[in-house]
Amino acid sequence: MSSPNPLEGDNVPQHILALLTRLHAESLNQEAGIAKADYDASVIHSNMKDKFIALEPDKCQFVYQLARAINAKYIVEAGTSYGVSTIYLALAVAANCRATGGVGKVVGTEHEAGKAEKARTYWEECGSIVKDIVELREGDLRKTLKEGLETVDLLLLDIWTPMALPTLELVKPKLRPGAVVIADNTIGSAAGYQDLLEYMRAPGSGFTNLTLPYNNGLEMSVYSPN
Ligand SMILES: C[S@@+](CC[C@H](N)C(=O)[O-])C[C@H]1O[C@@H](n2cnc3c(N)ncnc32)[C@H](O)[C@@H]1O
Repeated sequence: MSSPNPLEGDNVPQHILALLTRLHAESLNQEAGIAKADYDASVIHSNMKDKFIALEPDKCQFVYQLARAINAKYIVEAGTSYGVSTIYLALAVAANCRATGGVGKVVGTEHEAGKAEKARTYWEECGSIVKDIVELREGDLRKTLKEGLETVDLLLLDIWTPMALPTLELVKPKLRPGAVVIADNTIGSAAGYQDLLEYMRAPGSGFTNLTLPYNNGLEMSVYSPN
């Protein structure tokens, strides 16, 4: 029996589920044509200018379910691309606000203007349940995340690995106790993540860490400062 989809359990509208299915298919289709060398740090920016590289559906559903479990209402996403994972995050925030009140936000980040523009059209297609929740910060996240963040419940690191630790350092002062940090591909890209993983796993870092057995590894860290 296949795993149930938590979005269906939360009655996410059919047109959004259909859009997600289409976008994931496009992303996986593109990725099938990308060689390992194309992800090299020296060429990744130019090679991935027009590539989704969306978080896989099972990971997106996990992050959705996690965001629901911790009642996340303020989420930062490092690496938005065409906004696929952002849709899941926004839907989770919207569901949390419906369930327990208040307002919420997903802060997305993307430095490719073309991707940002297209992402906005997908969120528009989803409707207000998504587009009203997302604030997209365009440009280099090392600048755009420097100011104006509220208390963060969840940080998704789905970004080129050299950006991961600088992002965490920027966002960490805003993490609430119990906030969750998710980093993608921490087994597959372990070498690139070395600085991040050493930082988070160091004694006294304030994080407890667990590598989840998704494809290429998905690190789940909980901020538990003393
Ligand atoms: C793996 S993709 C994100 C995929 C997205 N989370 C999804 O699931 O649909 C990483 C994105 O980060 C963007 N990026 C890389 N470095 C960046 C930076 N310094 N500031 C903002 N965006 C950046 C890339 O352009 C790319 O689109």
